[in-house]
Amino acid sequence: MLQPGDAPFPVTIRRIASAAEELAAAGAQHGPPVAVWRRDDDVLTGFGTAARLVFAGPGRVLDAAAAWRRFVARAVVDSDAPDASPVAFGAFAFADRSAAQSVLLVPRVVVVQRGGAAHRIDLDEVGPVVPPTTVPPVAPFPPEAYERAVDEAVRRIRQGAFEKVVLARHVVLDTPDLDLDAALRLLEDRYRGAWVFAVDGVFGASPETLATVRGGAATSRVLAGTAPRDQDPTADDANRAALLESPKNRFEHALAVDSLLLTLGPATDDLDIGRPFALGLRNVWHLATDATARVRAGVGALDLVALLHPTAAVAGAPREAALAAIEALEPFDRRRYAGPVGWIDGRGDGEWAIALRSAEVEGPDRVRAFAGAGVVAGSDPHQELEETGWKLQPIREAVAPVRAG
Ligand SMILES: C=C(O[C@@H]1C=C(C(=O)O)C=C[C@H]1O)C(=O)O
Repeated sequence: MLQPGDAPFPVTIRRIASAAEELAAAGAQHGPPVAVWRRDDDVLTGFGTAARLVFAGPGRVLDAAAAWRRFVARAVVDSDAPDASPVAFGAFAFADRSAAQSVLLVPRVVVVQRGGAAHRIDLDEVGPVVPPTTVPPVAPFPPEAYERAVDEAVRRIRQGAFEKVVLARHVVLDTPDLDLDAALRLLEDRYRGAWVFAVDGVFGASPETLATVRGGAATSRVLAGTAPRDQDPTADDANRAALLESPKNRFEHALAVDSLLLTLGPATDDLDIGRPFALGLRNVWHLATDATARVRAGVGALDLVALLHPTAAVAGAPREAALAAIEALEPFDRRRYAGPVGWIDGRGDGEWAIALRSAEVEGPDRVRAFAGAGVVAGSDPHQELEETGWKLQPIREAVAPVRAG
């Protein structure tokens, strides 16, 4: 039954012995999952919709954080799992002016598998359940137009307008009878260590952690700077070494690390930023830097997300000039691509990634995949186009029909 906006509602949390059984039971009752969040063996799976809250505009993440606090304050929790609390999944638009809805989704059932233990969270439909809206089609942006945009961005950077801008493109993939579950399983297998997600029609396998918060401890992983993998181990190692030594990639990466320092520094204590290393994924090498910090009392994961988004890894630097350049040079709405995606619990703990290596489901038979690359003064348009191709690979693999043998 739907509850009025401020009425209390019950939430039941029970430890469970067999996640497999509970997943099957919840699926039988509510249909396929509405939200999946997975990294290796830690998995959250949501079924049914208790509430779907929608946000827009420049304040969308902070509005969501406030709405979630109000939602949690109404929950009357009956729990036998000491550290557990209600959970919402979220996917936010990249741009302030996006037509895409930014969403917090509270499932009727969430099965949480973490650190070898599992529990199940149950609530009724408490609402509001705001329906999805149809958004205008994504404007086309063919590869030649992408190269021209990169060329123009390089020209503006050399004139001193800004230092870095991340330009993206998109492709439509035909996916007759898309099996999202199978796509996610393939991503899990091939991209161990990535955040594998499906929230409100956007899915993927992101290697980039925007912010996690757990019991006052925060982490973030900055990626910027990319090189291809090679099947030949010697050539592959040379690619890795060249990436670590490349002034262009080190500069791109340093800008992203600086932006983390600027945004997280004032909001956290004991911020510790590691040294850049080469992170090897199945499709690419990335320059990566890990950071840890302590968050102050009352600061939750979404508060950090609001500060960090959009990072220099997906927008550029300085932020405002880079965003203006994206608006001018990238003629389409990124929707939730490169936006924050993740989950938050009743205490403000949560895990948020940047929705990269991702696609939007546009119908039963097609998805739209997006990928971008950081452009700096030394960028070559064709090279950046090629890089976006490597970054589209995970989604192409995930939706390719499974071949026998
Ligand atoms: C923009 C994307 O990736 C980002 C850009 C990178 C780069 O320019 O080297 C590397 C990792 C990500 O931070 C994407 O995957 O679409």
